[in-house]
Amino acid sequence: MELTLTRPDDWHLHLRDGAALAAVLPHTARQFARAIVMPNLKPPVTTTAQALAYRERILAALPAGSSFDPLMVLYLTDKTPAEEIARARQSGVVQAVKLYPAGATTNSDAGVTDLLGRCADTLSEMERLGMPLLVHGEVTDPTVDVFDREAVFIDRVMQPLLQRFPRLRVVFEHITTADAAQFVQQAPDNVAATLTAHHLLMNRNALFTGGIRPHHYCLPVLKRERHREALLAAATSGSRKFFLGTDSAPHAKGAKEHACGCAGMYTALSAIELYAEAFESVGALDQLEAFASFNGPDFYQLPRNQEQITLRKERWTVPDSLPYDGDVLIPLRAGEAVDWRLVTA
Ligand SMILES: NC(=O)N[C@@H](CC(=O)O)C(=O)O
Ligand SMILES: [Zn+2]
Ligand SMILES: [Zn+2]
Repeated sequence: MELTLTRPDDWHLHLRDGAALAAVLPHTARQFARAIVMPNLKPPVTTTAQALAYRERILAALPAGSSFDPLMVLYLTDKTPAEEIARARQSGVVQAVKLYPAGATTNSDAGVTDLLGRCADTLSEMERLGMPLLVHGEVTDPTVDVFDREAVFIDRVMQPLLQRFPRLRVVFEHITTADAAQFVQQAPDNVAATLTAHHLLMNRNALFTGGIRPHHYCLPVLKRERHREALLAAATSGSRKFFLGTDSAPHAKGAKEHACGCAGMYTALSAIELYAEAFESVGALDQLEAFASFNGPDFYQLPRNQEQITLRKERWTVPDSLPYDGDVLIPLRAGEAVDWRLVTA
């Protein structure tokens, strides 16, 4: 069986920088025409000038002949001036601004401490110019259970944000709960969400199968089965509010297999194949193209891609590890089978 789709885009991706960037970029560029590239580098990409320079480093690292187009994002801080938003818009390459609540995830230390208190002028300018805000939606309050941080974020941050800026374009990134799926579904059209392949395929049992599994740890952390089912229902519902964002987040094996392991799963190697598996599991392969190739560009007001890719139902085994910046990278499903294979790229 074969499946031909308009070439997809990845609306949430971590490419890192330097040797790490060079190691992972070809995996994404083989499948996707474009990707929204996350700005959580060290130091973070907080200005348009930094975003333009990062984009040049990505283009320089591309395999010869690739036409992959990196879409850039600014990292919002308590001090991002409102004028930076107009500069970003004028650049033509910065497509969004990212909210990391300070301390919520990898490289979020420079993130926002009080969104409405510190960033109101900047958010107002984003609303005026139609610049999307991409949100890592978890509260950082240590008294909130880690499995509840996304649901609590909806009440404490998302609702007040949209009440104050009702026309702000918001992408609730990598949603992991039925609560977030329902919130996005009932919100107006300026609110959308990305879904990862791993949250569509795994529940929190995958963190503990046969022992602790550091390569299944990411943020927001995997949730219970009923949440996974709700996410898969949202992704395959035909709603235009949900689209593909892998959140592929490479960390070296040594940083994952550690007493205090980093958050992030590396899924870029086989991303579109993993999504095909998830959609097939509920008999919804006919919905994959809209989710992977149409809903994202429509939300971002960018043209849909013209080329196509073909997937074949053919089992293959994911490599045990990949070279990565002097260490190795363990891809999701390492040493295990994936049911679909990208045959023409
Ligand atoms: N998803 C993750 O677990 N990690 C991401 C950061 C993020 O997207 O929150 C990373 O940069 O490693
Ligand atoms: Zn995140
Ligand atoms: Zn991410």
